[in-house]
Amino acid sequence: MIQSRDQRIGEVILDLRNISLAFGGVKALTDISFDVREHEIRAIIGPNGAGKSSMLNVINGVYTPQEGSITLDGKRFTRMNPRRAAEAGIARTFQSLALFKGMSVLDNIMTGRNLRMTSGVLAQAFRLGSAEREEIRHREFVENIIDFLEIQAYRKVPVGRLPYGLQKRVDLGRALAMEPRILLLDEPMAGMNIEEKQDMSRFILDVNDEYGTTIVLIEHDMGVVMDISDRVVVLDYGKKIGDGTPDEVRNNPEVIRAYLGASN
Ligand SMILES: Nc1ncnc2c1ncn2[C@@H]1O[C@H](COP(=O)(O)OP(=O)(O)OP(=O)(O)O)[C@@H](O)[C@H]1O
Repeated sequence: MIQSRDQRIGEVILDLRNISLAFGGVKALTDISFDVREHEIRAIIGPNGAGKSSMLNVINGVYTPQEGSITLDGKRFTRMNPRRAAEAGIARTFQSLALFKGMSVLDNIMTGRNLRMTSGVLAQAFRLGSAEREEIRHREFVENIIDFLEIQAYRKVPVGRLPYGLQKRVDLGRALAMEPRILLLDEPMAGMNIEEKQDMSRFILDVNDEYGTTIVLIEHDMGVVMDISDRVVVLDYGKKIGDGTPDEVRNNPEVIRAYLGASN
C-alpha cells in the first residue's frame, strides 16, 4: 500500500518560497519554504499559534505575505487571491464549520458546485433544456460524493441536527464538490472522538486515492496525521523547524523539544 502510494506521487505543483507574514508587530510566519507534490498528502503541524492557519490562508490567497512567492503549476505569484486559488482548483474546509445549518446535507454539498455551474438565471429562462441537464449532472456528481462519504441516510437532514463528526464529513463533501486538485483541510479531526478520527483518516486516504486529490492538511495533534501523511512540515512560533517523512519528523530533536515544551 505504502509503495503504491509513493509511486503515484508526482512533480511539485505548489511551491512556497521564503514566505513571511506579520500582523502589525506579530510575526505569524518567518521565511517559510516548502513544496507540495502532485497526489501527496502533506501535513503542516505545530503547537497552538505556530502559524498553521496563517499558512493555509496564504496558500488560498486570503492573506498576502509581505515577502516570498507562491508557484502554482510552474506559475509564480507574489500574491494569490481567493478567486484565483479557487479557479486553479484549490478548495478548503474550515476549522469552524462553514455550513448552512438549516439546509439539508444534499443542498450544503450542492453549494460547493456553484463555481462549476455555468447556467445562470438567463440560461435557465432561455435554454431550459440544457440548464436542466446541467443541474441533473451536478446532482449526480453530488450524489456520488454522498455515497462515497457514506452519508446517504442523512441526505435530506438539516446539517445542524447531525453530530459533529458527520458535519465535518459534510464539510469535506462540500469541498469535494468543487472537484479540487488541491484540497486544504483545516484541522479536519479537531474535536472528534477516536472513532470519528479513524473514519476521517480513512476518508482522507480514500479521497487521495480515488479522486487523485492532492491534500494539504493542518493539525496540531501530531499523532493523528503521522499515519496518513507522506511528508510533514513542522512549524513553531512561525518558523519551520522540521520537514520530512513522518519518521524523520518524529525523530527530529527540535520537533520533540517543541512538542514537549507545548502545553497541548
Ligand atoms: N488576523 C490576525 N491578526 C492578528 N494576528 C493574527 C491573525 N491571525 C493570526 N495571528 C497571529 O499569528 C500567530 C499565528 O497564528 P495562527 O492562527 O496562524 O496559528 P495556528 O498554528 O493556526 O494556531 P492554532 O493551532 O491555535 O489554530 C499567532 O500569534 C496569532 O495570534
